[in-house]
Amino acid sequence: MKKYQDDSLTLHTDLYQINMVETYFKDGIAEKKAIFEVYFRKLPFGNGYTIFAGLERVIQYLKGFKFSGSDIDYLREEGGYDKEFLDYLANMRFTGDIRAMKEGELAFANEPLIRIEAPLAQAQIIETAILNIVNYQTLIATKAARIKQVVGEDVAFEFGTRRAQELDAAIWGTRAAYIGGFEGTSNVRASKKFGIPAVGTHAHALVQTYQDDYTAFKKYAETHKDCVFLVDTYDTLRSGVPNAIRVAKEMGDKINFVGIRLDSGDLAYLSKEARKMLDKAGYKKAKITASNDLDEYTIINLKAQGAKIDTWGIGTKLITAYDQPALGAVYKMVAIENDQGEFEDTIKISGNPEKVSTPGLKTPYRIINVASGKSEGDYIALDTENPEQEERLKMFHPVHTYISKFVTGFKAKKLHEDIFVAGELVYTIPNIEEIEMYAKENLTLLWEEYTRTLHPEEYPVDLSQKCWDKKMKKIEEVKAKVQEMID
Ligand SMILES: Nc1ncnc2c1ncn2[C@@H]1O[C@H](COP(=O)(O)OP(=O)(O)OP(=O)(O)O)[C@@H](O)[C@H]1O
Ligand SMILES: O=P(O)(O)OC[C@H]1O[C@H](OP(=O)(O)OP(=O)(O)O)[C@H](O)[C@@H]1O
Ligand SMILES: O=C(O)c1cccnc1
Repeated sequence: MKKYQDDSLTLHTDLYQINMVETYFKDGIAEKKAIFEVYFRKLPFGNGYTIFAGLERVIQYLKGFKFSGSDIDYLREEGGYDKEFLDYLANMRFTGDIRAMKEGELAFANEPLIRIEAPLAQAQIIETAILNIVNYQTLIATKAARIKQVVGEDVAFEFGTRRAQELDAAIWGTRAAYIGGFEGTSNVRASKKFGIPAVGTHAHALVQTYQDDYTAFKKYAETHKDCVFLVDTYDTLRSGVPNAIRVAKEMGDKINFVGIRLDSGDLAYLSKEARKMLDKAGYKKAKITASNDLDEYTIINLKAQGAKIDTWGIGTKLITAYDQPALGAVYKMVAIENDQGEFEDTIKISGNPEKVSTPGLKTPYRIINVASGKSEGDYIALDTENPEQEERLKMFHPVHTYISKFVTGFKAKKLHEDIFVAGELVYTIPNIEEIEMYAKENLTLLWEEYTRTLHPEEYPVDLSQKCWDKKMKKIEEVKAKVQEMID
């Protein structure tokens, strides 16, 4: 096959999308409006919430949405699509409406993170990239928030680039980690691109180059103000820590002796011993950084052992979402324009009640109890309803409907913002610090029962009565139609 220039993201889609679009185009319905929603069905890592991330890149992708000349050449020469269809694709731009949660929003299972209203053809082609972006960034932001929860007031740094699934994952993963609460990254390009603090110590190679701890630390100290010495290359307690202290003493005010890093061995024992040595030498403020395959479980355990670690460097297990490498967000059609130009609900039925999609035009709200400042749950209402104006809401589990409560004295916070209207970007993208702050503030809305890392309570995501009734009606309609076809 001939080689083509890789000059656009528009073919970053699955072939079946293009083939479906070809069908719609030939049938004259490609410009019919359709509404799709992005949502996931199961929270990752057994966590009680996710942190939504990825919107900024979705926006960039949609702004640049256009098949390039080489995309069209490829489709003609390798795909065999005809001229009429290729001309249609070549002229395609994103002209739809997008509503979405803000990045840093808490998101739960079975609620729309993003709602896409666009000509069927466009809506179909963009599915793959949107899911690709949102699934990964939301997953990593959530993993980071889980780890940060355990790290607490200590500092967490992202060190994962070398182990990430290739370049893009490292870059966007570290951005997601920052949104999830990490304080810095070792990836310099990510720092430059996103304005995240770049942080770092030094590697074993420095010590191996000079072949002894003392010389290596001294040479480093002569060339850098801020110094964190990696003390475990030969013998942590007999050589590494004593030589770090020796160099700190010799250099005095010429350096800022930030502390030491431990990267192997028993991190609890070594950190406690190193702490005693640093304190005894008068370096009570020197910090101990630890790294080596850390995750939330090891960190909880190290803390339980009384480890004296102040800064946590976390790589592999964060950036690869080691224990659950994918979030299963899906993209499902909830309505399509009929011949009269009105939206008609669509549904996907499943034997598993959790997998039945919820039809219709709807918006998620967070119901916040004004007295406690805590969230009562999320509430998905039809666009024709406005829970912001209700005095009393009935909230009930959408599958186990007997689980219900009445809520008064609440504020209903709309969870969707307008992002694109008729293809125009109408949203001001916040900066990364604002997004991180927003995530942090959002977490304060949850009772601890939902944020604990082990077996959290299930946070309610309920449908309004009208939304639920509509869903049941649609299920009955579809079942009757299927029965009719069988009979
Ligand atoms: N006190 C501890 N309690 C629980 N887990 C620990 C403790 N100390 C270290 N770990 C974790 O144990 C795992 C393996 O540590 P191990 O001591 O085998 O590494 P190492 O062989 O010393 O390091 P490396 O292979 O990188 O040289 C790592 O994930 C590390 O974070
Ligand atoms: O352990 P992670 O959470 O992925 O954190 C990043 C790791 O990267 C560096 O190790 P390096 O690549 O030098 O290898 P090593 O420590 O495994 O020998 C660093 O010393 C950490 O151990
Ligand atoms: O700066 C560090 O200590 C660092 C950077 C990347 C990976 N591991 C450690």
